Amino acid sequence: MATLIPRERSEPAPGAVHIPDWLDGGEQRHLVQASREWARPPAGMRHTRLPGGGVMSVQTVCLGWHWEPYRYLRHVDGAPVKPFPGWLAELGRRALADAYGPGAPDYRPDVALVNFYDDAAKMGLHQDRDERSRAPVVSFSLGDTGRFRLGNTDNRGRPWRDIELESGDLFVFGGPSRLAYHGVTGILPGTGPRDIGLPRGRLNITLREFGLR
Ligand SMILES: O=C(O)CCC(=O)C(=O)O
Ligand SMILES: [Fe+2]
Repeated sequence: MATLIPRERSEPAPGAVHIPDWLDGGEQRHLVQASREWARPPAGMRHTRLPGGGVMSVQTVCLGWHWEPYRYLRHVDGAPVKPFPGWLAELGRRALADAYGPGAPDYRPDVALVNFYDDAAKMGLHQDRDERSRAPVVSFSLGDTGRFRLGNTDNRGRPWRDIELESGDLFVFGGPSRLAYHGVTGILPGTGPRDIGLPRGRLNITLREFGLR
Protein backbone atom coordinates (compact mmCIF):
# COMPACT_ATOMS: atom_id res chain seq x y z
CA MET A 1 0.00 0.00 0.00
CA ALA A 2 1.34 3.44 -0.79
CA THR A 3 2.73 5.08 2.30
CA LEU A 4 3.73 8.66 2.94
CA ILE A 5 6.90 7.67 4.73
CA PRO A 6 9.28 5.95 2.34
CA ARG A 7 10.40 2.58 3.64
CA GLU A 8 14.13 2.09 3.72
CA ARG A 9 16.33 -0.61 2.33
CA SER A 10 17.55 -2.96 5.03
CA GLU A 11 19.84 -5.94 5.54
CA PRO A 12 18.09 -7.96 8.26
CA ALA A 13 20.87 -10.59 8.27
CA PRO A 14 24.15 -11.00 6.39
CA GLY A 15 23.31 -11.83 2.77
CA ALA A 16 19.62 -10.92 3.23
CA VAL A 17 18.52 -7.66 1.61
CA HIS A 18 15.08 -6.02 1.52
CA ILE A 19 14.52 -3.26 -1.04
CA PRO A 20 11.02 -1.77 -0.70
CA ASP A 21 9.19 -0.73 -3.88
CA TRP A 22 11.85 -2.15 -6.18
CA LEU A 23 9.30 -2.99 -8.92
CA ASP A 24 7.45 -0.05 -10.44
CA GLY A 25 3.72 -0.21 -11.20
CA GLY A 26 4.23 -1.31 -14.81
CA GLU A 27 6.56 -4.13 -13.80
CA GLN A 28 4.11 -5.27 -11.13
CA ARG A 29 1.23 -5.29 -13.62
CA HIS A 30 3.35 -7.24 -16.09
CA LEU A 31 4.27 -9.89 -13.49
CA VAL A 32 0.63 -10.23 -12.40
CA GLN A 33 -0.50 -10.63 -16.01
CA ALA A 34 2.26 -13.17 -16.72
CA SER A 35 1.35 -15.10 -13.55
CA ARG A 36 -2.25 -15.35 -14.75
CA GLU A 37 -1.03 -17.02 -17.94
CA TRP A 38 1.36 -19.33 -16.08
CA ALA A 39 -1.41 -20.34 -13.68
CA ARG A 40 -3.48 -21.96 -16.46
CA PRO A 41 -3.37 -25.72 -17.01
CA PRO A 42 -1.61 -27.82 -18.18
CA ALA A 43 1.08 -27.80 -15.50
CA GLY A 44 -0.73 -24.83 -13.93
CA MET A 45 -1.30 -23.57 -10.43
CA ARG A 46 -2.11 -26.13 -7.74
CA HIS A 47 -1.85 -26.89 -4.05
CA THR A 48 1.42 -28.77 -3.59
CA ARG A 49 1.00 -32.14 -1.87
CA LEU A 50 2.99 -32.65 1.28
CA PRO A 51 4.69 -35.91 2.21
CA GLY A 52 2.39 -36.25 5.26
CA GLY A 53 -0.69 -36.42 2.98
CA GLY A 54 -1.95 -32.83 3.34
CA VAL A 55 -1.70 -30.00 0.86
CA MET A 56 -0.13 -26.55 1.20
CA SER A 57 -2.58 -23.67 1.73
CA VAL A 58 -0.61 -21.68 -0.85
CA GLN A 59 -1.13 -22.46 -4.55
CA THR A 60 1.95 -22.72 -6.73
CA VAL A 61 2.93 -22.86 -10.37
CA CYS A 62 6.55 -23.48 -11.30
CA LEU A 63 8.59 -22.42 -14.32
CA GLY A 64 11.69 -24.19 -15.62
CA TRP A 65 11.56 -27.05 -13.14
CA HIS A 66 8.63 -28.21 -11.06
CA TRP A 67 9.27 -28.27 -7.35
CA GLU A 68 7.71 -30.70 -4.95
CA PRO A 69 9.06 -31.47 -1.49
CA TYR A 70 12.63 -32.76 -1.78
CA ARG A 71 12.91 -32.67 -5.56
CA TYR A 72 12.63 -30.86 -8.87
CA LEU A 73 10.97 -32.52 -11.87
CA ARG A 74 10.56 -31.68 -15.57
CA HIS A 75 6.92 -32.80 -15.75
CA VAL A 76 3.89 -32.25 -13.58
CA ASP A 77 0.44 -33.86 -13.92
CA GLY A 78 1.74 -35.53 -17.09
CA ALA A 79 2.62 -32.24 -18.80
CA PRO A 80 5.96 -30.49 -19.33
CA VAL A 81 6.74 -27.66 -16.93
CA LYS A 82 6.37 -24.23 -18.51
CA PRO A 83 9.60 -22.61 -19.68
CA PHE A 84 11.52 -20.13 -17.55
CA PRO A 85 11.57 -16.94 -19.65
CA GLY A 86 14.78 -15.09 -20.44
CA TRP A 87 13.27 -11.74 -19.40
CA LEU A 88 12.61 -13.10 -15.92
CA ALA A 89 16.25 -14.19 -15.57
CA GLU A 90 17.29 -10.70 -16.66
CA LEU A 91 15.00 -9.14 -14.02
CA GLY A 92 16.60 -11.46 -11.44
CA ARG A 93 20.11 -10.38 -12.44
CA ARG A 94 19.12 -6.74 -12.18
CA ALA A 95 17.61 -7.39 -8.74
CA LEU A 96 20.74 -9.14 -7.51
CA ALA A 97 22.98 -6.36 -8.81
CA ASP A 98 20.88 -3.79 -6.90
CA ALA A 99 20.85 -5.90 -3.74
CA TYR A 100 24.52 -6.88 -3.63
CA GLY A 101 26.20 -4.18 -5.71
CA PRO A 102 29.37 -4.81 -7.71
CA GLY A 103 30.12 -7.96 -5.65
CA ALA A 104 26.97 -9.69 -6.93
CA PRO A 105 27.72 -13.21 -8.17
CA ASP A 106 27.02 -14.32 -11.72
CA TYR A 107 23.33 -15.33 -11.60
CA ARG A 108 21.58 -17.78 -13.91
CA PRO A 109 18.21 -18.54 -12.36
CA ASP A 110 16.50 -21.50 -14.03
CA VAL A 111 13.47 -21.99 -11.76
CA ALA A 112 10.65 -19.77 -10.55
CA LEU A 113 8.02 -20.66 -7.98
CA VAL A 114 4.96 -18.46 -8.31
CA ASN A 115 2.94 -18.68 -5.10
CA PHE A 116 -0.58 -17.35 -4.60
CA TYR A 117 -1.79 -16.64 -1.05
CA ASP A 118 -5.49 -16.16 -0.44
CA ASP A 119 -6.62 -14.38 2.73
CA ALA A 120 -6.03 -17.46 4.88
CA ALA A 121 -2.87 -18.91 3.32
CA LYS A 122 0.43 -19.16 5.17
CA MET A 123 3.74 -20.88 4.67
CA GLY A 124 5.45 -22.61 7.57
CA LEU A 125 9.10 -22.05 8.36
CA HIS A 126 11.33 -24.01 5.97
CA GLN A 127 14.66 -23.89 4.20
CA ASP A 128 14.93 -23.69 0.40
CA ARG A 129 17.40 -26.53 0.07
CA ASP A 130 16.27 -28.74 -2.79
CA GLU A 131 18.38 -26.78 -5.29
CA ARG A 132 21.82 -28.08 -6.25
CA SER A 133 23.18 -24.56 -6.50
CA ARG A 134 23.52 -22.31 -3.47
CA ALA A 135 23.07 -19.17 -5.61
CA PRO A 136 20.83 -16.56 -3.94
CA VAL A 137 17.04 -16.70 -3.96
CA VAL A 138 15.42 -13.54 -5.39
CA SER A 139 11.84 -12.85 -4.26
CA PHE A 140 9.26 -10.41 -5.65
CA SER A 141 6.03 -9.65 -3.80
CA LEU A 142 2.81 -8.44 -5.43
CA GLY A 143 -0.61 -7.53 -4.08
CA ASP A 144 -1.50 -7.80 -0.41
CA THR A 145 1.25 -7.36 2.17
CA GLY A 146 2.77 -10.57 3.50
CA ARG A 147 4.22 -11.03 6.96
CA PHE A 148 7.53 -12.66 6.14
CA ARG A 149 9.53 -14.33 8.89
CA LEU A 150 13.28 -14.63 8.41
CA GLY A 151 14.71 -17.08 10.91
CA ASN A 152 18.17 -18.42 11.57
CA THR A 153 20.07 -21.14 9.69
CA ASP A 154 20.04 -23.71 12.53
CA ASN A 155 16.40 -24.40 13.39
CA ARG A 156 12.81 -23.14 13.24
CA GLY A 157 13.11 -21.33 16.55
CA ARG A 158 14.27 -17.86 17.49
CA PRO A 159 16.00 -15.66 16.67
CA TRP A 160 13.87 -14.47 13.78
CA ARG A 161 12.94 -11.17 12.22
CA ASP A 162 9.45 -10.32 10.97
CA ILE A 163 9.39 -8.18 7.85
CA GLU A 164 6.35 -6.88 6.00
CA LEU A 165 6.73 -7.51 2.29
CA GLU A 166 4.55 -5.12 0.35
CA SER A 167 3.62 -5.05 -3.31
CA GLY A 168 6.70 -4.30 -5.40
CA ASP A 169 9.21 -5.27 -2.72
CA LEU A 170 12.37 -7.17 -3.51
CA PHE A 171 13.84 -9.57 -1.00
CA VAL A 172 17.08 -11.45 -1.62
CA PHE A 173 18.60 -14.14 0.53
CA GLY A 174 21.98 -15.58 -0.31
CA GLY A 175 25.43 -16.08 1.12
CA PRO A 176 25.27 -16.73 4.88
CA SER A 177 21.44 -16.41 4.76
CA ARG A 178 20.89 -18.76 1.82
CA LEU A 179 19.76 -21.61 4.08
CA ALA A 180 17.97 -19.47 6.65
CA TYR A 181 14.60 -20.81 7.75
CA HIS A 182 11.82 -18.56 6.50
CA GLY A 183 8.07 -18.51 6.02
CA VAL A 184 4.95 -16.39 5.80
CA THR A 185 2.87 -16.14 8.96
CA GLY A 186 -0.06 -14.51 7.20
CA ILE A 187 -1.16 -11.84 4.78
CA LEU A 188 -2.93 -8.54 5.40
CA PRO A 189 -6.07 -8.73 3.25
CA GLY A 190 -7.02 -5.66 1.26
CA THR A 191 -3.65 -3.90 1.56
CA GLY A 192 -2.50 -4.36 -2.07
CA PRO A 193 -2.60 -1.66 -4.75
CA ARG A 194 -5.80 -1.50 -6.78
CA ASP A 195 -4.20 -0.96 -10.16
CA ILE A 196 -1.96 -3.97 -10.82
CA GLY A 197 -4.67 -6.42 -11.82
CA LEU A 198 -4.71 -8.42 -8.59
CA PRO A 199 -7.93 -7.54 -6.74
CA ARG A 200 -7.28 -9.96 -3.86
CA GLY A 201 -4.48 -11.97 -2.35
CA ARG A 202 -0.73 -12.00 -2.61
CA LEU A 203 1.62 -13.32 -5.25
CA ASN A 204 5.21 -14.12 -4.45
CA ILE A 205 7.66 -15.09 -7.16
CA THR A 206 10.98 -16.62 -6.13
CA LEU A 207 13.78 -17.12 -8.64
CA ARG A 208 16.36 -19.78 -7.92
CA GLU A 209 19.20 -21.63 -9.55
CA PHE A 210 18.43 -25.32 -9.51
CA GLY A 211 21.77 -25.67 -11.21
CA LEU A 212 21.46 -28.70 -13.47
CA ARG A 213 22.81 -27.70 -16.86
O1 LIG B 1 5.99 -15.93 -0.11
C1 LIG B 1 7.12 -15.67 0.30
O2 LIG B 1 7.47 -14.53 0.57
C2 LIG B 1 8.11 -16.80 0.51
C3 LIG B 1 7.90 -17.98 -0.41
C4 LIG B 1 8.85 -19.10 -0.11
O3 LIG B 1 9.50 -19.14 0.90
C5 LIG B 1 9.00 -20.21 -1.06
O4 LIG B 1 8.34 -20.21 -2.11
O5 LIG B 1 9.81 -21.11 -0.79
FE1 LIG C 1 11.09 -20.63 0.70
